[in-house]
Amino acid sequence: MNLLPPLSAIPRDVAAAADYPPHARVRLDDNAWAYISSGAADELTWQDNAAAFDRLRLQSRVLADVRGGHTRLELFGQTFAHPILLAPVAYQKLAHPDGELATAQAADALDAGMVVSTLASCRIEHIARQTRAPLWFQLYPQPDRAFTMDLVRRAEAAGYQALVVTVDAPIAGVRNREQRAGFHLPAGIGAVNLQGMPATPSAPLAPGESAVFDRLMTHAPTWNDIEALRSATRLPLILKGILSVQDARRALEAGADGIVVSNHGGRTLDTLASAIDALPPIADAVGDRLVVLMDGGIRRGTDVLKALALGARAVMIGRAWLYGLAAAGPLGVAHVIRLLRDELEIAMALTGCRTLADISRDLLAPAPRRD
Ligand SMILES: Cc1cc2nc3c(=O)[nH]c(=O)nc-3n(C[C@H](O)[C@H](O)[C@H](O)COP(=O)(O)O)c2cc1C
Ligand SMILES: CCCCCCC(=O)C(=O)O
Repeated sequence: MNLLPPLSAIPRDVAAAADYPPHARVRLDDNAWAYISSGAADELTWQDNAAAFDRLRLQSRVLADVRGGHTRLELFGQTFAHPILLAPVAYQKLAHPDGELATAQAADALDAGMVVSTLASCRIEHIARQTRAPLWFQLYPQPDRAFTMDLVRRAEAAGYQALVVTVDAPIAGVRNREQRAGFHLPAGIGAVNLQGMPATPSAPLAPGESAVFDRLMTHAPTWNDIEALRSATRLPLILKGILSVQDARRALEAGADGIVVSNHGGRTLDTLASAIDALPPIADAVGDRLVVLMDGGIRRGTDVLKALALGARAVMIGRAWLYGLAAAGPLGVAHVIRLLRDELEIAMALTGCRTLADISRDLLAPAPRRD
């Protein structure tokens, strides 16, 4: 007997995004759970992403007239109803049989921008036909650069409106929890958009050669690839995975239009700084010349408000909606977006913000003295 509620129902005890993980857990096998829910190595950065938001305190503002307020914004000339975008997530069929098509339906219903991964488990053209939501394409440059450019052309032709190049994961991080679970892609789930990619020949390692420096990193993208992409596409170019002021400035020089301050949800290099801690100096250095987005650790509307207060124009969320997808399909994703948006609006009203333009660093209370 199946005691789980139907996949199209929101569990009764879910009142916040953080209530979804236990409902996702019971629907997923150990293999999928290890991939979806883990971070790199000791998972310190993954945990710190959320903990760093929790350490920040807001400052209320009372008696403000916020009638007629809204959360609309423009990014790269595109209008968004709210600043919460769905981060790129690979292989969404691990979470739900309809994978990215289910997520795209939810993005459509909740007016959320969606970033589709190179490693999507559905074809990017099929996803684009499924939704009227603003779609961006996340690019992992492939060893075959001509094939990579074909992917960009496919995304352009399918109507994707920005190119998000992920720069912080040229090789996989040390994913111990995946290793312990023996993570593998089940039959029928794979990177369908990479089908037909020419194989990259690779000789066995010679004595003294390094698997990292002499194999895995030999095809990794460099700043030259970013400059080449810049001249090859008219789409806004966004670099995802920037954590330092130096790299943010370099992104500007390379012709990027935007960056995502991100540590990949703590999935690549453990003990990196939390994304929200990394954000302020980067926003101060380049925020007037680049569109600065951020992701990592967002589970509450107050987290969104804090990120915008510290200089992000908009945020992306990853696991929060992915747990919703696993627990309740498109309805779960839509519910998570709705919860976060409602919480954001409440937080704006209680801090005296009528629009996103009213959000500033003044909304953060000074850190309490501990001496
Ligand atoms: C299961 C999973 C798969 C991911 N796949 C990708 C991907 O294909 N490309 C990418 O740029 N980022 C990927 N990410 C990272 C997210 O885009 C995002 O940076 C991260 O999830 C944000 O942190 P959060 O999960 O705490 O919101 C993935 C994250 C998760 C959890
Ligand atoms: C070589 C990097 C593999 C990353 C796979 C997808 C991703 O971004 C993630 O799992 O996180």
